[in-house]
Parts: sequence; C-alpha cells; structure tokens
Amino acid sequence: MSNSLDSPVPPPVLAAAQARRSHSKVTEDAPSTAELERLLGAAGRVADHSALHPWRLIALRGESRARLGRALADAAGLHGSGAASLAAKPMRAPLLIAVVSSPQPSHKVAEWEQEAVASGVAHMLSLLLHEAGWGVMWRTGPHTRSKAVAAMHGLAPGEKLLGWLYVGGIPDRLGSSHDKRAPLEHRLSTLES
Ligand SMILES: Cc1cc2nc3c(=O)[nH]c(=O)nc-3n(C[C@H](O)[C@H](O)[C@H](O)COP(=O)(O)O)c2cc1C
Repeated sequence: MSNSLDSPVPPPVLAAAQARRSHSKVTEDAPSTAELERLLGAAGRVADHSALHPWRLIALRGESRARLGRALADAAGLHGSGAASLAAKPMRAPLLIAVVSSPQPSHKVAEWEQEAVASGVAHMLSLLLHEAGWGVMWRTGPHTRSKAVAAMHGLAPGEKLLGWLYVGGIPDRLGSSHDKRAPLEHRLSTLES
C-alpha cells in the first residue's frame, strides 16, 4: 500500500520538519503578537494528557530583555564587565518567548508528563515559526531556573522555565552551513516478541 510519503511532493509537515534549523543570529524583525497567537492556536494542539494545558508562554520584547539580562547577572553573582556581557545575551533577538512549565493539580498525570507537554508546545511553535519564515533558536543556560530569573518572569510557585525561544528575522546572508545532523535511523529499534 502506498501512502503520501511516497508522493513526489512531500507532505507539508514532513517537509517543514526536514527543513527546520535553528538560527543563532537573527535580525530586528519579529512576529507580531497577533501572529504568535495564531501559531500558538496550532502549537497548543499537541498531545496533552487530560488536556491540562500545563504550560504558558511569556513574550519578552524591548526593555524586558534587559531586565532578564540583569536577572541573569544577579543569579550568576557577577559584577562589572562579566555582568555586562551576560546581561547582553537576551538582546541577541528582538523577541524572546519564555517557555513555562505550569503543572496543574492531577492525580493521574505526573509532573514529568506535564513538562513533556510544555516541551512539545515549544518544539511545535519553533517549527511553525520557522515555516512562517522566522529565525528561531531555543536557548537555556545555567541560571534558567534561578530565583532571580523566576522572579523577573513573575512565575508562580511550582512553575519552571524550560528556556527561551529566541526569535527574529532570518538574515539575508546566513553563516556557513552548519548542518551536522547525524543519521537518526539507528535511534529506532523494534520489539516484536
Ligand atoms: C531545551 C533546549 C535548550 C537549548 N539550549 C541551548 C543553549 O543554551 N545554547 C545553544 O547553543 N543551544 C541550545 N539548544 C540547542 C539549539 O536550540 C539547537 O537545536 C542546536 O543549536 C542545533 O541546531 P538545529 O536546531 O539547527 O539542529 C537548546 C535546545 C533545547 C531543546
């Protein structure tokens, strides 16, 4: 039996996933809130045990990125030029989307399952942003789960950051090709008995 994987035109989700790559350098263009909401309407449809929606996103634009930078420097206990260089990191993109795992009370769905949903939303949103023509890179760091950074985002008790999607325009001139992806077929094994 043939399926659409065999068709000369690859199915759109397959093509989008194959084409996705991260962009570490982006321009100052950024998607609007309306565009983000539209993409999130799709990204938020990932599999979600008991439909708890155990996640939320916080868009950081403008000066809020500098506040994040100061929180990172605080968390690192840095001063002077070390603090300035860490504080500048969130300015690498015009839009940062903080991915928040926001576990909901449940007797049935463990917290790790709920984090998996939040992670899935972030991956799906990255894919959709890339398909829409935006450059995206998911970034974290040693201070992602520090108190200073949680306070800067206004996280509630129990909420945890999974990092930030750094989003911006794709530069006309891309850096040298970085596609170092290894073949992944060997990651699949099959148990039949
Ligand atoms: C949860 C998570 C956190 C990440 N944090 C970083 C990071 O802090 N710095 C970094 O260089 N890459 C980080 N990455 C990896 C990049 O987002 C990216 O996937 C990697 O550079 C490979 O590029 P590619 O997505 O084009 O294959 C992270 C990825 C994930 C899923």
